Amino acid sequence: MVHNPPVALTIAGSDSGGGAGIQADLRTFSFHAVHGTSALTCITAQNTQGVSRVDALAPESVIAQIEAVVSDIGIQALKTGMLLNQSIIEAVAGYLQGLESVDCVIDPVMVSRTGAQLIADDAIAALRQHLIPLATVLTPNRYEAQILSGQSISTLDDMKAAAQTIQGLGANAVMIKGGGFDGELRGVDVWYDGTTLTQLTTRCIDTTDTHGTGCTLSAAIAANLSLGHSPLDAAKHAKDYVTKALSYSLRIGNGQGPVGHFYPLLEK
Ligand SMILES: Nc1ncnc2c1ncn2[C@@H]1O[C@H](COP(=O)(O)OP(=O)(O)O)[C@@H](O)[C@H]1O
Ligand SMILES: Cc1ncc(COP(=O)(O)OP(=O)(O)O)c(N)n1
Repeated sequence: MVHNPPVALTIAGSDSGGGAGIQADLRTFSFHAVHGTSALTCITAQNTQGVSRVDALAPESVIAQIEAVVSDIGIQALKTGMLLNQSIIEAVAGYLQGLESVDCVIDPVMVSRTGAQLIADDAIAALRQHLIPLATVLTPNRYEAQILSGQSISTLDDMKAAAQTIQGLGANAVMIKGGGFDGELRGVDVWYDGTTLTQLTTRCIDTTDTHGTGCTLSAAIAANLSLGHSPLDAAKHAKDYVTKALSYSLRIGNGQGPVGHFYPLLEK
């Protein structure tokens, strides 16, 4: 039997602990029966307690990986995760500008839940200027949305106001994620695409094992876009996947464990 599955690409960092980064992204693509490809930007020495070292790849190496995939296999959608520094961001944005008919999910990764800074200070301007305007869907968390909007975000109304400000930076759609709040707002994300301002709500899962939620969500959106869903439907399907993976999160390590990407295998 011949299989010709959709193909998605993750441009992101490696998490040695397996909870976030390309490890989370590739598992998420597999769950959706989408063939996953990858371009590594950096290698983190990381576990459930934090990040102890980061080694960047050369921008030329990142672009060579993307080019190898695009020129032969082809992709329908991609996501970017931890891009780390200005030169990688500028190189990736320059390449993506020349890509046609590929949906881009931009996860503006800046800080991990354990508090580690995952982007150089001078890279945020490059992200804003070069990458955000290419986003089919931009997925900042609460803290990233505060930086990008310049607005403080403590309530649902704050999320809605910030989503409109950030969409004005040139993204097609913005989804501000609620995992950085306390209580029920953790399960609430706000979507704005220039026309529709809405909230995507799921139940709040009572767990501290939430490592990798943001990577998993953006990878699942990319997977659903590659399957042909509209951006808003892709976001809704992705949120369902993250919520289920959170309800099967893994109690491993001494810090924040990762979400359970393989929950369907546990349900059988
Ligand atoms: N405890 C939780 N219960 C339900 N959903 C959650 C919980 N924590 C995070 N999420 C969801 O996970 C997704 C990723 O959000 P977030 O954790 O804020 O991202 P990031 O990892 O980038 O900080 C969002 O859809 C958010 O609502
Ligand atoms: C290599 C790498 N990439 C991205 C992240 C951030 O992951 P995220 O899903 O946003 O979740 P937390 O780190 O906040 O749990 C990372 N830690 N490592």
